[in-house]
Amino acid sequence: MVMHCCSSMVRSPFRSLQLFGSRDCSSYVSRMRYLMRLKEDDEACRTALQSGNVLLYHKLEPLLTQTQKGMYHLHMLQATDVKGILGKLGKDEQLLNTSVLIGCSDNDAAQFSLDVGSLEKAAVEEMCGGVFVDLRKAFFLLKEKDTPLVTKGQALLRWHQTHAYCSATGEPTQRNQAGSQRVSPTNGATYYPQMAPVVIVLVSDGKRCLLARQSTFPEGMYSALAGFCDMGETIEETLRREVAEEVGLEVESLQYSSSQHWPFPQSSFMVACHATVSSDNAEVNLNGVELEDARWFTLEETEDALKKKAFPQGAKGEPTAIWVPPRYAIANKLIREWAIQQKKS
Ligand SMILES: NC(=O)C1=CN([C@@H]2O[C@H](COP(=O)(O)OP(=O)(O)OC[C@H]3O[C@@H](n4cnc5c(N)ncnc54)[C@H](O)[C@@H]3O)[C@@H](O)[C@H]2O)C=CC1
Ligand SMILES: [Mg+2]
Repeated sequence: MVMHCCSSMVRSPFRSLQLFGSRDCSSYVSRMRYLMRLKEDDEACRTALQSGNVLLYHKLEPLLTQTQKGMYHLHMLQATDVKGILGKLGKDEQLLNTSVLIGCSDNDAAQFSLDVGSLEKAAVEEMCGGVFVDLRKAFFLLKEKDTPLVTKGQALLRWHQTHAYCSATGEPTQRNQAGSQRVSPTNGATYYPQMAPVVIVLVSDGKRCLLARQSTFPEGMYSALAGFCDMGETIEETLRREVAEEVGLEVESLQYSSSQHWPFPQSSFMVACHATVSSDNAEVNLNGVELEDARWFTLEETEDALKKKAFPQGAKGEPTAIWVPPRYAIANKLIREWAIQQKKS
């Protein structure tokens, strides 16, 4: 979609997206319908849990295992194995029922995540032959295809851990078996897992792209501009406001790229876009409260930054090389897309 910010003019309203390759549609539909039923039917969900796969977390760190080739992958356990571990460590099997539903495997097994933070970490690791890893670190170790599930598992567990009470009455809320909602017992208020919508935008003046850094970023890392949507805003309005606020530029047009669930620091729903500003009005006027720096990068400089590994180690006394977020971050995708587009034009 290409949209003009100042009007409702839409140049290309239908952009076809190749969504999921050549997946077997009917089995996809049946899996989605199955998950839907498990969210609505506590009894069916409890039954599915007994024969399901469980991804363990310890204080929100996922359990990974290392293969002989040094690769890491998610360590999915059978629910029966989890019960065995709980029993051996003197924990009530009922802890398994605090699992939350996160998906359905290609073999039609329901998938759950469970936080065993009340157990001794090292003991669980030893019994499972795995290791609990901080999620940011896990992103560097896992294959890209595994990251959405591990992120979802953590995000849902965290939501339950931090939303145990009704915000109107202060009473404890009760979750359904799938963990897809919590209900306040007296006033019936229903709470659903929340994500904060965020727009992330790579601004271009036609020849260069704009990358910025916050003082909290790792040294040398520059990224696309990002900002939370204010209540009542459209994506287009947020994008236009954030670019104006952060770098003092007026966006002329924007194009949707893709989206991503981002777990840090809380769940955000990242909507990634490209935007253009006029090359005649491209002077950056930095908002120093939010950003430490923002600069225009040529194609060559951008490609150099894309080639750098995360956290590059420069020679002593040399300034750290400029690098961009790693591939699992949607900022990286936007920057790669821009570079490809720029080479074509
Ligand atoms: N996946 C990716 O490639 C990238 C993800 N991000 C994520 O985008 C998010 C937003 O980027 P920022 O530049 O920090 O946003 P921002 O430019 O909106 O500034 C953050 C400030 O917005 C306010 N705010 C308003 N609504 C908020 C909410 N729901 N949650 C937290 N703060 C809120 C707070 O005062 C906060 O300090 C961050 O969480 C960051 O982790 C940022 C860049 C790359
Ligand atoms: Mg920002």
